[in-house]
Amino acid sequence: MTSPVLSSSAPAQAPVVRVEGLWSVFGKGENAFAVHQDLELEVERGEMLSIVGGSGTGKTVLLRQMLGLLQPSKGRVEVLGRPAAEMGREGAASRVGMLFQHGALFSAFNVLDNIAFALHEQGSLPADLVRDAAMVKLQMVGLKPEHAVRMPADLSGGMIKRVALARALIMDPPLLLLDEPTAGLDPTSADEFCALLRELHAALGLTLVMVTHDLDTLFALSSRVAVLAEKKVLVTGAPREVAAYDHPFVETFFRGERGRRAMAPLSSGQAAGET
Ligand SMILES: Nc1ncnc2c1ncn2[C@@H]1O[C@H](COP(=O)(O)OP(=O)(O)OP(=O)(O)O)[C@@H](O)[C@H]1O
Repeated sequence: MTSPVLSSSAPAQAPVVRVEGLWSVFGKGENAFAVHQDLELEVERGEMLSIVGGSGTGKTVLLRQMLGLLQPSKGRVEVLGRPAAEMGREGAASRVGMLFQHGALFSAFNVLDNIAFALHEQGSLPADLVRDAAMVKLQMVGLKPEHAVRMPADLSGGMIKRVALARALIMDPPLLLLDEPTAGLDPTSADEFCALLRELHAALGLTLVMVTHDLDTLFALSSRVAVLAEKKVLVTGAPREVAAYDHPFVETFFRGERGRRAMAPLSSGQAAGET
């Protein structure tokens, strides 16, 4: 059964992500439990989609399905027209970039080597070209050439996120997945990081799919929101439409005090995609 769609426009091209009838089941026999049951979701090219839902509703599992790190127990997860689970490691980096919640940098590598990692592993370019490509990405995320030789332990939280973002984009993937992109950042750094993501989204024509609990990030970055509840995508739509949907999770998440505060700027039309 498909979830209610509160707003839609005719897709110009095939979806970047197509999830059809997805079941994600863990455990065996009597201990088996389904996290997703018949979950449906499509993400169109250029969208900025936020996935929200209560704790344990399977948001991270869904990102892992899109990355091809998990196999559907039933159903299909396609990324750019191919089953996500069939992407090889190298293919994955050029198709899907992933920004992990805490950056997940290699602590023994400097900034430049972290950024260059996937390109270096691929082994198709000489070392100086890999270095040049990594320097381009370093500057694209607002870091300076002198940051290239710093070690992760010497970086601020905002800089770690930027390095992780540059690393996710090293192979120019059209799709970027983000797990709690602003977690652990102070409000100013979080706003700056959202602004950077919006710039890169526009400049590179990226499709963004993110999981976030942070309402400021959600309203700054989402053209559409998908709510995960009851093992499926309960509803999708523009942020303010979803915020008005009648469901206990939506009520608490969007219409509690935090939600009302984050939505205040919306009355003056400042949501992502509303200029
Ligand atoms: N590899 C695994 N093996 C067994 N169970 C798993 C595995 N990965 C996830 N789960 C279970 O799947 C459920 C959903 O987990 P998931 O991490 O996707 O939740 P979430 O929506 O991201 O939650 P949160 O907002 O708390 O991070 C949880 O019950 C979790 O314990």
